[in-house]
Amino acid sequence: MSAPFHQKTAERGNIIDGAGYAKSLRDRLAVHVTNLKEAHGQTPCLVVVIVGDDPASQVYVKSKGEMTQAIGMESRTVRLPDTTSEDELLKLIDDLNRDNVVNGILVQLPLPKHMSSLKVIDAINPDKDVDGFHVINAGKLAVGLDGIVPCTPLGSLMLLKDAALAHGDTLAGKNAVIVGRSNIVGKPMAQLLLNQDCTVTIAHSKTKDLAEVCRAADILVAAVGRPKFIAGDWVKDGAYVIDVGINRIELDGKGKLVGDVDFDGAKDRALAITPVPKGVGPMTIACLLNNTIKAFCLQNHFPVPEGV
Ligand SMILES: NC(=O)C1=CN([C@@H]2O[C@H](COP(=O)(O)OP(=O)(O)OC[C@H]3O[C@@H](n4cnc5c(N)ncnc54)[C@H](OP(=O)(O)O)[C@@H]3O)[C@@H](O)[C@H]2O)C=CC1
Ligand SMILES: Nc1nc(=O)c2c([nH]1)NC[C@@H]1CN(c3ccc(C(=O)N[C@@H](CCC(=O)O)C(=O)O)cc3)C=[N+]21
Repeated sequence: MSAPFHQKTAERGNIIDGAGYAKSLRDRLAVHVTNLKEAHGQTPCLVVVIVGDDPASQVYVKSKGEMTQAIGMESRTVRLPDTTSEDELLKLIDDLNRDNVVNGILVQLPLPKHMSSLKVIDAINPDKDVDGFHVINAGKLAVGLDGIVPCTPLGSLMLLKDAALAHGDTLAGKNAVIVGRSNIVGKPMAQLLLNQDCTVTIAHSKTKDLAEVCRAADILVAAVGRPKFIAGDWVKDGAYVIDVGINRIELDGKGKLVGDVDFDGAKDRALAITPVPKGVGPMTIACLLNNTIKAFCLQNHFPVPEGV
């Protein structure tokens, strides 16, 4: 990322425009897709598999499909009933692994209770694992090898780097606190920030004095899954705050999306803060497209475009 996405600091204040950054990333990716088509006559193809009919999941799947097609890539969605057996899902993944037209496979999580998500993720060919959840990709990230990086942490890092750049600042040496230690968000986020030379703390449900731990953070990443869990006065003055949480709550009889951070309490303290919605969420989808293009190039032995 050479030029900062955010140029007009004074105009935008301290609220990070994740949706705008994601749009500019998708525009860049669309150019790569066009160039790849012209050079090789092939189009990257992503398959999203969704088991069951959780309405919230259906929304993500729909917008993933639309954005994939909007940048000129192929998108397929396989919808399976929640009565599908684990063996049937494993068989489908095996077929997709063997299908040369398919470059990326995403199995929407969480899966129904009768399935082991570890086993299902393990069955995906790591080269097609555009979520970056396979143990091979997690291992590559841990030892510093080039692999596929999970979308939400990757998108969060892009926003952080851009916010730092906009302030003439760098991430190196900063105290980073990540609240949440899941394999899909918290842990890979910690690895990425460690690779940026941050001093990293991972907090979780057994952490003592969490408020004090958070108050020491120059960079605070919330990935907890509890609405407004991080109080405004847990945020250090001048901190960078990344709110990964996507929580649906009822407010005045209407459904509303809120993050894990009490945004109104935190926004006057933070140097830069992501809102929910229009913060990290759109970046997750843009990074999924990025990872699919990368997987496509690696599988076909084409050079990976710069910045992907
Ligand atoms: N924006 C996006 O694109 C995405 C957003 N999300 C959202 O991010 C959030 C986190 O997702 P995910 O990582 O999958 O969630 P998980 O439920 O897998 O992990 C939540 C983490 O939060 C920790 N935690 C729970 N309660 C507390 C507490 N009281 N104090 C401190 N830590 C606590 C848990 O600790 P312990 O390990 O000890 O149980 C766990 O490590 C959710 O809101 C999810 O919807 C997720 C993926 C993508
Ligand atoms: N295998 C797998 N990979 C995932 O990456 C994955 C998953 N399973 N399961 C569910 C979570 C959640 N997730 C989101 C992605 C984008 C938005 C997003 O774009 N949100 C919009 C709002 C969308 C709305 O209004 O509903 C926003 O924050 O602005 C949200 C959530 C990916 N996940």
